[in-house]
Amino acid sequence: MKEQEVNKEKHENGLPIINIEGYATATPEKLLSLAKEIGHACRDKGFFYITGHGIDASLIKQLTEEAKSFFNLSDAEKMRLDKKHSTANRGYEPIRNQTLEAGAPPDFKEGLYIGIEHGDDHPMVKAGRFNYGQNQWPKNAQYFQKAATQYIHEMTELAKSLMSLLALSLELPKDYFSEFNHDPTTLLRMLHYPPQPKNPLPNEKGCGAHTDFGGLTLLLQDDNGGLQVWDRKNDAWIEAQPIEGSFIVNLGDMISRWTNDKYNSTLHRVINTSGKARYSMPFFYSGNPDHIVSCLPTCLEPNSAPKYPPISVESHMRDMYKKTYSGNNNEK
Ligand SMILES: O=C(O)CCC(=O)C(=O)O
Ligand SMILES: [Fe+2]
Repeated sequence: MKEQEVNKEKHENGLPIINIEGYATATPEKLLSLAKEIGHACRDKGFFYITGHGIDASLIKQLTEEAKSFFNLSDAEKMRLDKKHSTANRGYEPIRNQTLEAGAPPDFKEGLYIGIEHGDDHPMVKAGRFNYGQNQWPKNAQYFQKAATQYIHEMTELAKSLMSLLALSLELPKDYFSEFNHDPTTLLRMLHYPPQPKNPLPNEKGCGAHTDFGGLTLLLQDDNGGLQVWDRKNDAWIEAQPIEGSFIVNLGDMISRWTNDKYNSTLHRVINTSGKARYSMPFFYSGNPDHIVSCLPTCLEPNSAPKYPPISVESHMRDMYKKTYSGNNNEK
């Protein structure tokens, strides 16, 4: 695909803004043109905005309000839902629990992890598989639970569509990732970043510099800013300012493995200098736990070897969680 054919709209920070409106019913030509834009963004910064995604604004608003109410609960109530009680990586994560940047102080953020609800009798729960289990909800959470479930469902469908566009961008059939998309591992993470402390520890941040672990991340952020994306061409951090009604999409490490680094998972971090509470909601789409991620046929140059050995989604995700929690989690 020729770079000059791509019709690029960009934010002033240089990140592309891709309007995917009508993608669900788009013609093959329209899909190819969207795929070109996405492919260009993936080879460049690995981060882009999407608009026209079709996720209901009132659902987003409701969930945002639920997140704020949740983080306003007492520490005792939040700690009742401590993620340590879960073997499925669900529940509350207190401030300074995760260290996303090796060598930096733990992240100055708290979170609530929510996934698809699986009962104790589900065979994957019985088998102790990664991320399979029940959520931990605060009291009287029926509306919250309903909204989160609906959001996870809609975001999963959106992520599947983006995987089709990614496949097309890599000159693969549209349904190339259908096995990966089957029964996927997903995680909705609600995050609250208090204002950056007045006297932070050296190198302390809301979220240390890291790449995401899985397939795609679709991030909803409030209007306070603070997310920074590493621009490897210019050796500089770019401020990924919020754009109302958009999601930021970025690629996780599994996509680097698939594409032999043709597409990169990009370093990013959060420093909340707004002086206000910042809320964000990354949705992580990591695919079927049994899927084996190995170098794609269209990404291996002649006479070269894959840089990464094949690995299952589940093994890769477990490895990454172990690295960033160093004993602070009870993930099986
Ligand atoms: O809060 C954000 O804007 C980013 C969060 C993030 O990068 C993550 O949770 O992996
Ligand atoms: Fe991230």
